[in-house]
Amino acid sequence: MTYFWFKSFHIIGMVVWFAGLFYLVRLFVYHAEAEEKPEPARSILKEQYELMEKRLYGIITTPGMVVTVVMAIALLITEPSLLKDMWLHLKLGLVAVLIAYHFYCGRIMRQLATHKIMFTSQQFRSLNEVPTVLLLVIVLLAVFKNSLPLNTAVAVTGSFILGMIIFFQLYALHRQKNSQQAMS
Ligand code: HEM
Repeated sequence: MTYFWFKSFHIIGMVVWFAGLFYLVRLFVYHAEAEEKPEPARSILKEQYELMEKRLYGIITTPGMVVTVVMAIALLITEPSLLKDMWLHLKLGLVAVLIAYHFYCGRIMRQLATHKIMFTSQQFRSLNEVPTVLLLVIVLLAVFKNSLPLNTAVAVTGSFILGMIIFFQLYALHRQKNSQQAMS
């Protein structure tokens, strides 16, 4: 029974963590776009995004990560035989990438606060797809475990990435067309 409690909070923590990561990088997109606005809008918007990012990272995203990891450790202490499973080893590798991504976002946030914008809004949009791909593969591994059909998983992930690339190209074209129409 305790195991199910840990698993439930592991999943809840992971939903909170991802909600925070997705929204944080979306705020980076708006933050970068604010740079193109005239004053005083630019300063007001940037100050507001900075505050929102700081609170989101500190109050939602990082606690979400901590709950996910602590509950995962509790699951493994309750069921240590899982540590022998191949799917878990693969999952841990991907979670390490996800944790590195989390701290990288924290670094970007601090740089934005010092008015250093290293990426365009379009690049931030693409960056936001990194956790999407990780989410897909980690959940597939957690659900299918050792019986994950590798060929299908690679095909599903590949099609997903391709679909996202096509969607973003079309969206960029659509935005470009709209801004040209607005100017004429
Ligand atoms: C510290 C890293 C993590 C470890 C050690 C870990 C470990 C585990 C373990 C031991 C289970 C229980 C498996 C079972 O009962 O059969 C589990 C379930 C699950 N984990 Fe994780 N996990 C980690 C991070 C994550 C992350 C980042 C996600 C989401 C992207 C995630 C998604 C899930 C899901 C959806 C389940 C439920 C699977 C099911 O019951 O079918 N985990 N995890």
